[in-house]
Amino acid sequence: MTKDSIIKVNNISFTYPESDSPAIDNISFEIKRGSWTSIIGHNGSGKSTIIRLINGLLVADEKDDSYIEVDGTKLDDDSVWDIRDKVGVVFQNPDNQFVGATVADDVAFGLENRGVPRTEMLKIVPEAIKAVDMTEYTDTEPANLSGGQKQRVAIAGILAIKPKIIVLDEATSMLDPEGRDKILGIVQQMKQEYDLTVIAITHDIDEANMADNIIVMNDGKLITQGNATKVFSQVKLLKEIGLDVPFFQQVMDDLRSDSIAIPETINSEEELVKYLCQLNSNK
Ligand SMILES: Nc1ncnc2c1ncn2[C@@H]1O[C@H](COP(=O)(O)OP(=O)(O)OP(=O)(O)O)[C@@H](O)[C@H]1O
Repeated sequence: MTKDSIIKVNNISFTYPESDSPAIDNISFEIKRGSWTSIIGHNGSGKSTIIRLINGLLVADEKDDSYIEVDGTKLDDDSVWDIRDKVGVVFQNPDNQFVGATVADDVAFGLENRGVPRTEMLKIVPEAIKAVDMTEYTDTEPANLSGGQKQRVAIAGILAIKPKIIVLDEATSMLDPEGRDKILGIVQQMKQEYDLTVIAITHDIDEANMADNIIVMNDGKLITQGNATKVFSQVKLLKEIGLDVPFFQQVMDDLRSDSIAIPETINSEEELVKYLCQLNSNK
């Protein structure tokens, strides 16, 4: 594992007991400490399964060279609970994630389970609630919150445990655009403040575009990875496996197919428009 990696997945495969084919098929990748990684792929491509393997909810098929390392520790029976504390997962459906009668109770739940002293809890809980901008709802019953607010409380509950890595497993997919942007903004801010590593499973191309690194999965295999420019410029490959690309990447691909040379360095819709305007004015 290189020094700045926080996760290393080495040659991991996994087959569900009731299935004939592997859900994860010989996957290897590293995730850099403090980075934002998006995992994209169509339904059933193995995105959630790889997360369940990383936090030890599932155990990978046994192979000589296969291992998962999180924050310098190899995942095994002895380390699984420590690793679960380091990897906090926010799931898709906010309604399935609540246990407390109030927001504060809910955020305190994970700390209580870990036997954190009450005096310490009284400090950590309000801080975590404040970080997700929910202080005014501290005594509200979670059932009375909007979907976006519920996800913010779920994030606060995870933040309270002080994880090193936060995973959003399609955590914004049930929210309206405003709720989604709010969550992504909060996570972006927390990433800086708490030096968190973020892994976001998403179907949303704009969200994936925000990431430092994108991992593309298909049928349990890692198809390609890299920054947004590298991944989304592979328009044909992504289309083949049924994934969308940002609109400007599609336009650039169409123009290149028409033998119009578009520089590889163009990285956004604005840059493309500027380049095409220049091209037109030079005619
Ligand atoms: N509990 C399970 N038992 C058996 N097979 C499963 C189970 N969970 C997932 N699978 C299968 O494993 C494969 C990968 O599923 P996984 O949920 O990891 O995909 P995904 O990319 O996260 O999909 P989605 O975007 O729909 O959440 C699929 O073929 C799926 O049907």
